[in-house]
Amino acid sequence: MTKTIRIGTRGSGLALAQTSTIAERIERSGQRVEIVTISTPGDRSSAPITEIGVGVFTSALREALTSGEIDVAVHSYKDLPTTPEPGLVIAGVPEREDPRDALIARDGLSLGELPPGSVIGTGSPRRAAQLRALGLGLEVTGIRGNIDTRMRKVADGELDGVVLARAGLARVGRLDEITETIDPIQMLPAPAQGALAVECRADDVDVEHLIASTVDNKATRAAVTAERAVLARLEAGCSAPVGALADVVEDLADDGSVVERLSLRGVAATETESGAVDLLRASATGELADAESLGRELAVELLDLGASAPSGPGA
Ligand SMILES: NCc1[nH]cc(CCC(=O)O)c1CC(=O)O
Repeated sequence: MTKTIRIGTRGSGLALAQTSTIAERIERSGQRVEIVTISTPGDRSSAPITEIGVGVFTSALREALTSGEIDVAVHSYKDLPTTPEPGLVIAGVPEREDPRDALIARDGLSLGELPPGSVIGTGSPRRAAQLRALGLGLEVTGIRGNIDTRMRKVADGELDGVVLARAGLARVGRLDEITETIDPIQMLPAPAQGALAVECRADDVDVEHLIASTVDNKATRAAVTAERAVLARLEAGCSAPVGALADVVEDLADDGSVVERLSLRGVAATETESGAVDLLRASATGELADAESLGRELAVELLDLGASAPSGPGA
């Protein structure tokens, strides 16, 4: 393509870091690109994410894409609402970073080493429910702000620890401050955590092909599709207490050849009659090509176990 492709991004350090990796990959194909920073209401508000709602970070980018101000938008996949956006297509899902959550605690402490009563900051109902369910007597308090702001609260002694996505810390070069990478058995990440969605206009076929050929990863796309199908079927928003993780595992086919399969786990938090939080869990395996139905079936299993379908953000 002779025209320069404009790639839109949010202005946070995290967003700029992840967009520049995508821009570099597209440039390596010989295509000229330009990075355009778009300010979003999610960046300007300090209200809890559970109040300002799903899509705060992504809708301004999508508007810029639809209006033609930019040609490509790079999103953190887990921040995208589960409903598809008319006229837009996710043309590329690059290989995902480590999807796990990570603890950054004072004095290098791990979860098991934090004394009961320690205060952990997170704005995520999913992380809060799973932290409480560990039975370690940890207190959970809501926080917001970018990665730097959250981590400073630990350095300043305001909190004993915070939980963040390991992928975000990798992208801003702060992996060395993690005091424990949390095993998914203890905390399942948000659906699509650690993955990016590279979006363009559905009628912009040349750009769609360019992105598909430069950044798309089939295994990541299948994994993320299964995880997001769990969320969509539970009709939950990005701040709902739902975790899902699909690992791509190797299996032996009947003829002895090695095939890749998805191993999907899901968790949903529910409130018991006494007001305590209960975690419901389900797991399933299936073929990459059946990612969507695998996710939906797992969600149905969670619903059968008693997961409610939350009606809005923060439920
Ligand atoms: N909701 C905020 C958000 N959206 C994307 C990331 C970075 C990790 C990722 O891309 O999944 C984060 C920060 C976090 O959860 O710690």
